Amino acid sequence: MLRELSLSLAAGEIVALLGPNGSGKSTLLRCLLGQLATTTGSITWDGKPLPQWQPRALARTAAYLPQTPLWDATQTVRDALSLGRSPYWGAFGLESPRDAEVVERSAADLELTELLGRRMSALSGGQRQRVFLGRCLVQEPRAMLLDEPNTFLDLKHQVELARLLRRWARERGIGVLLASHDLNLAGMFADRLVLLADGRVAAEGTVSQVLQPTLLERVYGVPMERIDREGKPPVVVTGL
Ligand SMILES: Nc1ncnc2c1ncn2[C@@H]1O[C@H](COP(=O)(O)OP(=O)(O)OP(=O)(O)O)[C@@H](O)[C@H]1O
Repeated sequence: MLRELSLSLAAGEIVALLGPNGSGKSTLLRCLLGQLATTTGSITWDGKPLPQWQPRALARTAAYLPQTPLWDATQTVRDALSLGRSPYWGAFGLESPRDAEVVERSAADLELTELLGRRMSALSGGQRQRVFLGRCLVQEPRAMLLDEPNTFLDLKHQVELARLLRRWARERGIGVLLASHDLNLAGMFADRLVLLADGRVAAEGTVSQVLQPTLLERVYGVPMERIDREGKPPVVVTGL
C-alpha cells in the first residue's frame, strides 16, 4: 500500500524511483496510469485529473514499460514496434506514412534496424527489451514510466539506454520516471532520486542527498559504503 506520497514529474526531467523489493515502485507506476485504483488522493496529467482522460489520449501522453511486458512470439520486430502507434491509428487501424517513419526512426535510436524483419521469438532477452522500449518511444509520449528498463541489458546497452533517456529528455522534453535497482546507474543520469520504503517516501532529492550510506543501510538492510568522486556523482557499494 502507498501512503503519504506526493510526486511530480516535469517535462524533460528524469526521476528514478529506488527501493527494495515490495517497496511500492511498480504499484506507484501502475496507479499513475490508472491500472490500479487509488482510494484517496489525486493524480493529474497535464493538469487534468486521471479519471477524465480517454485511454487513447493518455497513451499519447504517457508510455509505460511494465516489468514483464506482453509479447507475441510470432510478430516481427516491426509489427511489435508498430503496435505502439495504435493510439494514433485512424479508423480501421490504418497506419499513416508518418507511423512508419516514427517506427523506422525509433528502431534506429535503439539499434534495431537490422532486426526489423526478425520474429520476436528469435531475439535475445536484451534485444527484446529494446523492442519494448522502442514501443514506448513510438508512442511519442510526453512522459515515460519505465519499470526496471535495464532488465536483460548488458553493461554497454545499460549505459547507452541512460544516454538515450537523457537525449530524449533534453531534445524532446520527455519526462522520465523509472523504477530501478541500480542505485549507481540511476545516480549517474537521473536528475532526482526518490527512495521508497514500505510504500512511503524514505528520502527524495539529489543524487548526493539520497545516496547516503546510513539511509540506504536502514532501507535496504545491508551495510553500505559511499565513494565520492571528483566532478562525478558518488557511487555506493555494499560494504560486505
Ligand atoms: N496485484 C497485487 N495485489 C495485492 N498486492 C500486491 C499486488 N501487486 C503487488 N502487491 C504488493 O504490493 C507491495 C508493493 O509491490 P510492488 O510490486 O509495487 O513493489 P516493487 O517496489 O515494484 O518491488 P520489486 O522491486 O520487487 O519489483 C508488495 O507488498 C506486493 O506484494
